Amino acid sequence: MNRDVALAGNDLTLGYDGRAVVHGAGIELAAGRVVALVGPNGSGKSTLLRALARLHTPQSGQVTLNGGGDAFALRPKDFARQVTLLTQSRPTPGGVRVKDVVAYGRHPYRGRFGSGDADGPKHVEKAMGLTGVDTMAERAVDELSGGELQRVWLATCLAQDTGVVLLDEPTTFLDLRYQVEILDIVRELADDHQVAVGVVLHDLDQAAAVADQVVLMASGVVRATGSPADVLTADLLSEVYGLRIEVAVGDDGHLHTRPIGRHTSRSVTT
Ligand SMILES: Nc1ncnc2c1ncn2[C@@H]1O[C@H](COP(=O)(O)OP(=O)(O)OP(=O)(O)O)[C@@H](O)[C@H]1O
Repeated sequence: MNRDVALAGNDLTLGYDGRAVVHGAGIELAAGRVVALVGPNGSGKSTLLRALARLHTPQSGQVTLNGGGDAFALRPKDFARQVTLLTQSRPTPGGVRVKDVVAYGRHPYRGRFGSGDADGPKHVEKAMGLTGVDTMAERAVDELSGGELQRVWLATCLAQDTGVVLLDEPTTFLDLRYQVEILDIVRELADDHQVAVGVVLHDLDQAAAVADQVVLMASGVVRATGSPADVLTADLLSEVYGLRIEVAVGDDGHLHTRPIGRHTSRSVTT
């Protein structure tokens, strides 16, 4: 195994109530690299990400951390110091201030009575600044808009200061400016802090812009893994999404996708 791989899923079969929805999937997240998971609704992206975060127990296969043993064997706090996950939806606590929610990200570092985390305030402040929620530190989270709340949850994950960051659709609910800023943060985490990032994205152009590697899922299997140029091809995307999709390189040097329409025109019988 490549020793730079921070978190890996090997031959993972995952399901609900005994029914497999992900079949033999493999994925590797390495320090300083961004891996984007893309694919149609229901193709298994969130399930795979949740298994990497230990929130979903595999039917078979293994999740390994730092090229070592089974990630499920670690104590919860030890795992939480190394891996964080931004999920699609979380219950919003009532009447709790933004800064207290972000400080919750420090839970793996605290002792039994909330002690022992001298670096905590520094990490909380940094995470709030990065995500732009420092200006709303004293507000109650249940008063925030969907986009503001999304940034608070991201700040909570970043305050956790982990080497692996997993993000499930982090740009959902965000206006254009914050979509771009979140993707910038994702790149910064990898480039400046050597974080291994795994991110589920629906927007293929965003995936092309931010990712070093793209994992394309279809019907619960990894259909292709590789560079954006290798995976985000017109043929592969058209096949997987069941829609004619054109791909071109834009002025910014990144790939841009354009859906055209269905492969086949519907014939009308009388
Ligand atoms: N809690 C659950 N119980 C039963 N089936 C589930 C559950 N969560 C997801 N599934 C099923 O597992 C399959 C994969 O779902 P998953 O959410 O991983 O896909 P996804 O690619 O993330 O989809 P989306 O893009 O819509 O978020 C789907 O068929 C879905 O209906």
